[in-house]
Amino acid sequence: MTGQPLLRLENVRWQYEDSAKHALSDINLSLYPGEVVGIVGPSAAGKTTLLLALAGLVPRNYSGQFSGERRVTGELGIVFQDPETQFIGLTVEEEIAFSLENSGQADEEIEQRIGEVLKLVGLEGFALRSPFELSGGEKQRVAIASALAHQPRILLLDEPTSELDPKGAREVFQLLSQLKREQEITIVVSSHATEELAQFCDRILLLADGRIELDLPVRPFFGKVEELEKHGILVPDVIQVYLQMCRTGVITANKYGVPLHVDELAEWYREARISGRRDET
Ligand SMILES: Nc1ncnc2c1ncn2[C@@H]1O[C@H](COP(=O)(O)OP(=O)(O)OP(=O)(O)O)[C@@H](O)[C@H]1O
Repeated sequence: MTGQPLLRLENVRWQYEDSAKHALSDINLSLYPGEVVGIVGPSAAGKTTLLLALAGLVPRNYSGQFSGERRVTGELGIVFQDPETQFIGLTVEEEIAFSLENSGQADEEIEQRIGEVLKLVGLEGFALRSPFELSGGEKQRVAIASALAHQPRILLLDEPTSELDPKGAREVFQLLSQLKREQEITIVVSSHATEELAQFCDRILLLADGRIELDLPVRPFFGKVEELEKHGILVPDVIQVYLQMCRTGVITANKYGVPLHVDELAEWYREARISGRRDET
């Protein structure tokens, strides 16, 4: 990526007060305008802590030892794993209004902004509903709407689909894909849903034991199959099938790397069959 980063962590190390080891070590990370960055890693790798450090909540809201530097330009929004723990409003509209409380905007502007973000997340008509009585996917969309209300340049999401069923998870990733297409916003999302991350991210980080082990564009990242498996990261099915097809000679390895989507693999297979027939004649 070129240009100025919106957010940069330099040589960041962090140890929680009651912990015997560093939760983050030697973190150097830059986030650029408009990119979508995934974070994967085994349990306790430090994914949540890294998002908290990006948001500035570590060290601000926690006790411990911090060293390094954080530089940020522009607003940030953060969405946590379980949105319900964040809700304080009795209605969806109130919930979003709370996030605008300190913005100094007039009531009319706030009302207009609430309408805009509800439209953006596909929850028009939900303004007067209780946020506690929605489906998991809808709750997560309310949390995203609240985070988007003050027009952040960076949206951070910590495992936003881990508590959701497959339908709810799909809804959330569809919304994030739509935000990627339509908004000039940088998105950082930690998740175990590697199938979705493969299709949605520009770049992915592998975090292990508080360190960034890999930081690569999505396709070369998923090409590091052995390293990912060593850390217990689920490699998407489409890549597993592709590798098996290469091993058994059904197709030859593609010069562009591994496929990220089943349509892509189908196309490569079709091309291999056509060129195979050409060779026979
Ligand atoms: N408030 C805290 N106080 C002390 N130690 C903490 C605190 N929060 C996290 N830790 C420790 O920091 C390390 C990183 O935790 P973190 O929650 O960031 O990992 P994670 O990759 O998000 O894990 P998971 O995938 O299980 O959610 C772990 O060893 C954890 O026990």
